[in-house]
Amino acid sequence: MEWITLILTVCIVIISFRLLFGKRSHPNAPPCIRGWIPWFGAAFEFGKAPLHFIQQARAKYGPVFTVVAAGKRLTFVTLNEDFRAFFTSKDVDFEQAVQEAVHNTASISKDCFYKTHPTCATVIKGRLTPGNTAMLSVHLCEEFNDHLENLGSEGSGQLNEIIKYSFLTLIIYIVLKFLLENSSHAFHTFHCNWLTQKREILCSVIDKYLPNYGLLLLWASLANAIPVSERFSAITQYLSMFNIVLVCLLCIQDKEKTKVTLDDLQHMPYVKWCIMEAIRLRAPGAITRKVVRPLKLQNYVIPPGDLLMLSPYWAHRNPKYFPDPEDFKPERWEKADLEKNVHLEGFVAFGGGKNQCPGRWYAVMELHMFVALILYKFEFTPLDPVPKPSPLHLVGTQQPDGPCTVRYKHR
Ligand code: HEM
Repeated sequence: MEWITLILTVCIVIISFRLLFGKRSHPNAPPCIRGWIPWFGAAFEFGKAPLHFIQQARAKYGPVFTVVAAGKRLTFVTLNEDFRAFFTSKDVDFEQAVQEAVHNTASISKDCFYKTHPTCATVIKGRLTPGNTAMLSVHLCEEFNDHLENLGSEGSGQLNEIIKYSFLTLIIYIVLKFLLENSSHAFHTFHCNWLTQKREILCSVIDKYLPNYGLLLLWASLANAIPVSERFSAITQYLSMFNIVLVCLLCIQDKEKTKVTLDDLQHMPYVKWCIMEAIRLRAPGAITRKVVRPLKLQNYVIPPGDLLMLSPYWAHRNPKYFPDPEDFKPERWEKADLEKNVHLEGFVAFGGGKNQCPGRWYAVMELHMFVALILYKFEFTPLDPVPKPSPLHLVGTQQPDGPCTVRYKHR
């Protein structure tokens, strides 16, 4: 008898919750997927494969829909005509949307984040301009060269691991060097001990420069090192193609070549198109803003408190903007004026509005440089077929769904 009472009680609680909270929070709110379990909502279904979930929900509920998951309301906008409101409306807020995630990943308190973020964002933007990025390219090339020597004359392994090994610490180093260049003493200390005491150095630099630089450094090195190195793995899934491209189009006559200048890079537009195409196909699963005042989209009103979500991953699979969207077609970038840093219409991998990624010029330049250098130096043979992207990664970088083993040999 007891268990029947228990089941009945649970049912009554669930029904009461649904009656209390189950109706749309606003008569014009978008369709809502809330699952059966109060608070938890559709978290289980959503969490199993978020990227597939978004696609199926869009097909079923239309271009704007809300998912209730683990106490949060995530409202997805999937029409390009609504992206402008996402990026520029005063009724949405970037800082409020990301604060919790920043706290969870970098233990930066709420107060500290709200206090320092505007200054940090302005400093980063000012430092990572295309002009400054160009100045950094010489150091970057030297450092890449040194690190690539560590790979030895030949070997094999998981592409992700090989790339992370060559890329990760180097990127942190370069970013710190760049950001600290006005403080020669700090940089000198940092530089001398970097190889043996990376962790301690990082902490002491952050301590010393808090609050001006601490958040900045953390943000820049995390935002830079992790996404870029992993994105590069996505790019290098097309390594066989890059090999062909480089060998055929660039005719690698100079086997000893160890320097790649910005001028050299300008003569390799096809490699840049490949990079942009790989970023398009492996773009972030979602970016977010917090709705702070009722927001009108289509015929709906999105209530304050919702997290507004835009999926660059799916936006880049819209055939209106990217015909044959699943195909890796670098040539489509020929139409973009990349020299003037203009991307293709519908491309939102770097977000938009005032919080658009400030590292975008730097990211593309370093990827261009790294791909060119690694292929000057090494010949790669893929041993696995190109893995599909995993549907699991809503936030951050797309990961491959399976192994991607490669063999490499010094040219
Ligand atoms: C392929 C590489 C990269 C991609 C696809 C990427 C993408 C993004 C996206 C989507 C955002 C959020 C924008 C929005 O919500 O509108 C962002 C923010 C940011 N990114 Fe990147 N990023 C990349 C590389 C980098 C690099 C190399 C750096 C720094 C060196 C960097 C620094 C930042 C920072 C600091 C923010 C936060 C901006 C703010 O607080 O206003 N990113 N990035």
